[in-house]
Amino acid sequence: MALTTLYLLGLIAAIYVVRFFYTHSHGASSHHNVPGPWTFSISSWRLAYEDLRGRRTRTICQLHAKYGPVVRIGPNEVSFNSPSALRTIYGAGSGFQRTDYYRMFDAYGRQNLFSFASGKDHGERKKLVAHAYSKTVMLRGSVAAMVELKAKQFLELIQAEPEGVSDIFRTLHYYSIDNITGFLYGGSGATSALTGDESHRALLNDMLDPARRRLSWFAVHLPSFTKWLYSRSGRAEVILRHFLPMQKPAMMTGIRQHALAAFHRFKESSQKEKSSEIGSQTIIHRLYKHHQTRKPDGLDDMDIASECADHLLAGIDTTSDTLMFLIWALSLPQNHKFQAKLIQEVASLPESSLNGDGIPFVEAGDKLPYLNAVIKEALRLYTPLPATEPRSLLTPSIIDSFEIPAGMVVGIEPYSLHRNPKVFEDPLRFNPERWLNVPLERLNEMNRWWWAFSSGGRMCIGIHLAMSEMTTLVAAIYRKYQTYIAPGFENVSPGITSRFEMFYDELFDSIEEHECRIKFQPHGRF
Ligand code: HEM
Repeated sequence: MALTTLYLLGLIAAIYVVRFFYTHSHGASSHHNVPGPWTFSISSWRLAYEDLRGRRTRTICQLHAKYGPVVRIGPNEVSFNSPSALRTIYGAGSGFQRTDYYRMFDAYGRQNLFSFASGKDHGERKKLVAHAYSKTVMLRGSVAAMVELKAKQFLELIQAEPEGVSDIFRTLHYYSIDNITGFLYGGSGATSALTGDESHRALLNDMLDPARRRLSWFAVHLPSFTKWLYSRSGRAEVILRHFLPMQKPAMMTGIRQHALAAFHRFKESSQKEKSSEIGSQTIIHRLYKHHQTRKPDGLDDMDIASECADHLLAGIDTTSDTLMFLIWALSLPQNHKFQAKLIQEVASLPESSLNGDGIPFVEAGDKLPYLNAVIKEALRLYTPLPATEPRSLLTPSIIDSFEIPAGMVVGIEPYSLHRNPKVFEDPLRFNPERWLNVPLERLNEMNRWWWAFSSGGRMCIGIHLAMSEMTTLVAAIYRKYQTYIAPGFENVSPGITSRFEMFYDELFDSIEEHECRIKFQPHGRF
């Protein structure tokens, strides 16, 4: 038995040695010269192990610090860390496609904006909704009015919290889910989590379960096995239940069920309801105009349901996690000086910049320089999607003078770009003022490295919605409140989940995942 195991181990080692020499000697191109630890270059399981430990992004960042802006992180994967590589890989018209990694974002078996690989499929779909996400739509009209209403409801929720202490990890999720569902579905699927609907609040439960990190790992590294595991029924299901990476209902089940029900409600609504003022602005309405009953080769029911579910998932954690870190960072005693300047700026808004409820208009928040610097800094240090955005090209290419063979996976992680100490002085410190009153050349350089929303054709489509949600809420909060770390939460960093990893402020030793307790105290200016 022991001999058989030894024999097997020896065989595996021999395969890896042969593979190592094959890949390093057959390098028809110079990708074999890309520096990096040899353990990573011989097997993709080395990086998968980092994924399992929840350390992928930080490990890659350390490898860049050690080996420079180009690092081999797998037999078929290279990580870059430079604005020039950023342009080559992600620039408009670059031809690089999203990899199969993104197929885990398919919904109801259909691809969508997030998961399409080909530029053609993606471009055709994007055309249908791009205008609805434009900045002009966000700044005025029904979408802006909805965001302002949600900001008002958030303040009312805070006001009702015992002793003004709120777990903003949760309450900000209520804010983002109510905004995105209102924007996507209108009356057919808008949630009311802020105003207390428990069934809508419960939709977030499976998203907030830390086991979703383990499930993401299985879905990416063992996709067929994971599909098989979750599709068992009867006795097999009962036995295998104990081995599931995340208990059912698994990740996003609640959200996806809600998204499907919203689609059916929309489909069954009358023509009059469909084209009512507010309804006609929604994403579901725009997509429905291209339903196959109206257009030859148009979208079918599941295409539309999948597209909306995808935007719904993309628009919850991202916005609320950024807002949470922003408020938490401003509440730290060492950052009260920044908070005071922000309060001064939002307090100086004239009456004409406020709606009837005293909430700053979205358009007014958009123009505030200090507020925008605070958001930009929160997105730098606590970007909610910090990990690699993997891409590949069907033909060979040259990136930062390295020849990259066709099909090789290349990527850049915002986390590493945002922590380059040569570009961002004292990079682990939250300092919104680094974006203000700096020489233009320095500002341009920092902007070249700032990459929270991605870039080019696959840049975040929700950027303007996210920005209007953030500017409006932060302006509304600090017009009324000062914020402090709640008693008992001092010296703790909140932690968020992104893919297989947890992210938090690395200057803190103690981490509380999915919790952030903040005290809101009226400053009495208004
Ligand atoms: C602070 C908030 C947000 C941040 C930082 C953010 C960031 C990003 C990033 C980095 C990507 C590219 C991901 C990749 O290629 O791996 C992306 C794509 C996307 N985001 Fe966002 N996002 C935010 C909010 C939103 C919101 C509110 C929506 C609402 C619908 C949204 C919808 C999408 C969609 C649909 C894509 C895919 C776009 C495409 O491939 O054309 N995002 N986002």
